[in-house]
Amino acid sequence: MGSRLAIEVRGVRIAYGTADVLHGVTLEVPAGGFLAVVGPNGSGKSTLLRAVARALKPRAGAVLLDGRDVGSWDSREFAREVAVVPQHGEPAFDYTARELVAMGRTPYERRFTPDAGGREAVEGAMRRVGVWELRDRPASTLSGGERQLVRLARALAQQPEVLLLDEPTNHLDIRHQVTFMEVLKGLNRGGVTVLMVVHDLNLAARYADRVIVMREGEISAAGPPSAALNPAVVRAVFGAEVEVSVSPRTGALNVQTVGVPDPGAGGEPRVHLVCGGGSGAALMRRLYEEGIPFSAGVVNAGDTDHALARALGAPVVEGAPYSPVSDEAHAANVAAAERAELVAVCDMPVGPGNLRNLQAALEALDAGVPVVLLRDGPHHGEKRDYTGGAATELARRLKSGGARVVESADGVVRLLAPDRGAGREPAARRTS
Ligand SMILES: Nc1ncnc2c1ncn2[C@@H]1O[C@H](COP(=O)(O)OP(=O)(O)OP(=O)(O)O)[C@@H](O)[C@H]1O
Repeated sequence: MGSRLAIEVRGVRIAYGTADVLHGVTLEVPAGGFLAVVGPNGSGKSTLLRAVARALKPRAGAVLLDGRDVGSWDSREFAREVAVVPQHGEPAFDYTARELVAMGRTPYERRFTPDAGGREAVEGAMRRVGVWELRDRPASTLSGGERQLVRLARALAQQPEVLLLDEPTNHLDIRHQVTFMEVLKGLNRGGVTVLMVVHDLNLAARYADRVIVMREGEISAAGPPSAALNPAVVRAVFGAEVEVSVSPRTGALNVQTVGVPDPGAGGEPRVHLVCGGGSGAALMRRLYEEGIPFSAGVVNAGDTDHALARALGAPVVEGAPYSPVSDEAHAANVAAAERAELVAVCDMPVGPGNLRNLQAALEALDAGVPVVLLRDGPHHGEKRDYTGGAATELARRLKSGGARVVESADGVVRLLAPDRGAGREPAARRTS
């Protein structure tokens, strides 16, 4: 096999008619990486895979393989590097299993030069997947699972550097699922880059090194399985309650469904978070766990707090990436803050771009909404003023106007639901 290849998806938008199905998706699978794509039905997983396989052309953005736009690859060259294992779809004629696998050699065939390694590659691939015994069977007589294994063998015969798979284990019983995934993992260990769409969260957690969770054509969460498949994300994206544990035997994550969420959990936001740069994450998770609805703003698109709030289904007053808060966003932020029962200013770095968010909290305080200042970051609220003193001055005005300092997310929960945050933190203290 040749050099290892990375996949980059940059701001890809895809529409089937006029409406976008993918709204600017960005991700990377490093050379030799294994990325699993999960998400509810219709969230755009297959569409993403088709874009990478260059079966669909993005309306905007680009897909790069080894740093080159996939559209600019020669198709034979592309087919030698990238194999696709589709969910279904077979040629209309009734080929034998071996003939189907041999189709994986097409990119290597030349009109006057026989494909030298072809026969061995086909036999090797069929043996590796365990379908050599089926070689002379017409494909129409194979079970759904056997056919799926034959599709994997065809992809292997292609000797690709990149494998794209769409729900490959759908038809497989548990033993064949394991065989399939172990063959795939073995190829991945040998350097093959894998991008796999899969519904089974446990397979994603066990075999992939990174997982992305899609929702309505966007990426809701991304990271190693333990981060991307946490219960809050699964609840927000799939509407299912899960428990996540670690298998004592394999060390892999085990994602177990335990029901559907309490329908009373949504509703009008009670807390408005002024946050950014991850400073709101701990509080958002606690509020979410407690079923206390919240909003956040102004948070720029692309910020981790923006992604988490959206993943948890919270309304967000959105700002443009890397831009100061606009008049319009500021007004919306003040309105959201004034509708809440409480405004929580998270322990965030304040620069000239987001100084207005502190002003919004001050306006809410003036309008009679209680404000708390969270001091749960590594610097406990200190050394986070990048405005030359303006942020410190606003914080001073907030405190002198009655804002309380709270040491943790639990302290905020306790203010809103005294029976629930109890015992976790000393009472919020009022400061001068
Ligand atoms: N050929 C098409 N023409 C029009 N709309 C399409 C087409 N293919 C997919 N869609 C729509 O695009 C959206 C995303 O579909 P896609 O197949 O990518 O989702 P998915 O996440 O793979 O879903 P599933 O888990 O059900 O396979 C859906 O709303 C779907 O109805």
